[in-house]
Amino acid sequence: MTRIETVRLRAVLDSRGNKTVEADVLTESGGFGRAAAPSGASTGEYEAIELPVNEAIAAAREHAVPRLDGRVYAGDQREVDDTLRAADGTEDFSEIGANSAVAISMAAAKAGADVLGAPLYQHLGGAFRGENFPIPLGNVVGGGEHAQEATAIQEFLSAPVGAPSVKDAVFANAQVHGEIGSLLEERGTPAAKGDEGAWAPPVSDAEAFEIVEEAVETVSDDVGFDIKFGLDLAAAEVFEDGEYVFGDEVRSTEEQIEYVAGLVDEYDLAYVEDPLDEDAYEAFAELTERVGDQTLICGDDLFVTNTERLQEGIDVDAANSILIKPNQIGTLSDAFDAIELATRNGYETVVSHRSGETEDATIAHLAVATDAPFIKTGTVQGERTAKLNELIRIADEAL
Ligand SMILES: O=C(O)[C@@H](CO)OP(=O)(O)O
Ligand SMILES: [Mg+2]
Repeated sequence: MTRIETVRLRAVLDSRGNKTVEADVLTESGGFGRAAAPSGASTGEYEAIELPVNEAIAAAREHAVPRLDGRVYAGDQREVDDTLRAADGTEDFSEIGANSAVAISMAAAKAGADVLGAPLYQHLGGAFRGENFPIPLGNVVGGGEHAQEATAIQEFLSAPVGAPSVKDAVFANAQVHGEIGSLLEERGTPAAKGDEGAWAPPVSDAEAFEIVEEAVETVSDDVGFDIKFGLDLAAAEVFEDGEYVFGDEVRSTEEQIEYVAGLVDEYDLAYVEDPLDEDAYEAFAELTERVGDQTLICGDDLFVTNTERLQEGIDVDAANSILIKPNQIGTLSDAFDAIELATRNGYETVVSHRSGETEDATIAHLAVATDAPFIKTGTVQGERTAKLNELIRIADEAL
């Protein structure tokens, strides 16, 4: 019923104005799915390979499409993804590109859902999925690789941990974003926005902590539930010759651990992503040992949604949560495997967007399907609200 008739690939624009791969999957019974690959700026060294778009499309047309058309069932996600892996023949999708692979993988899932007449989260999660909704972590101030002349820390994330519903949480994050805009204006600090729609003010990290803390407190008082905040330090991007170089602050590994543990205490942080380098399993473990019972220590560049790297982390208690980005590993099946391994080992999962995005809302469905406790997908700006609004629709059963 869900046999694939055709896979079509094209280049479209992403939110940074770069080209990305879009895939259409049509089934013989008339089912249709469309999805586009996102793209990172602060990419981990161990991510699957994103090829230049035209190359990725040409290679996927040559190697993958003939193996899918007329032969594979879109409703059988494992078969689709195994076929993509076999067509590619490498560990890291360097032949057809993880950008082509993930676009096809997600488009096939949507086509499968379309034929079955089920929403995507239902198709992916099945009848026995949980009924929880993820708490959205919303980037409200940022810099690093996502904006110039802004904070050294890549992301300050609003975390509405006490929100009674996903809708309240989404609106609260937008309100925190708005409140920060007002605070910056009061201070006379001109602020552009970064790639993900977060404010990108020319302030020190210390000043950003003050502003974000004030904003989450103000909005928390107004909405009447607890809003904390968290960070993505994207530390691998600033790790040079054994030192962490955050703007003018240069720290050794021990000093970085001390600094981050201090921040967790001082600001009661709900979430800390990539506080240390992408190879620093032991340093991660040291930090997790110190503050892992107070906050989430999340591996993004550390784990790159890869079960082998996650298992290494589990073995040494490197963290207590993992960021899940399907394009880091190339297929939805691989992302599911990482989620399953994480969950079995008591790691929290955070399904995430990339800094370069499209209107594609697959990650909202993936988070609900897998009962992920968190989703990271910005606060404002169309390509971010595409996911947030989809979450609201899923909660409202209005798809
Ligand atoms: O580091 C991250 O977590 C992401 C998303 O916020 O950024 P990028 O997509 O640039 O890797
Ligand atoms: Mg990150």
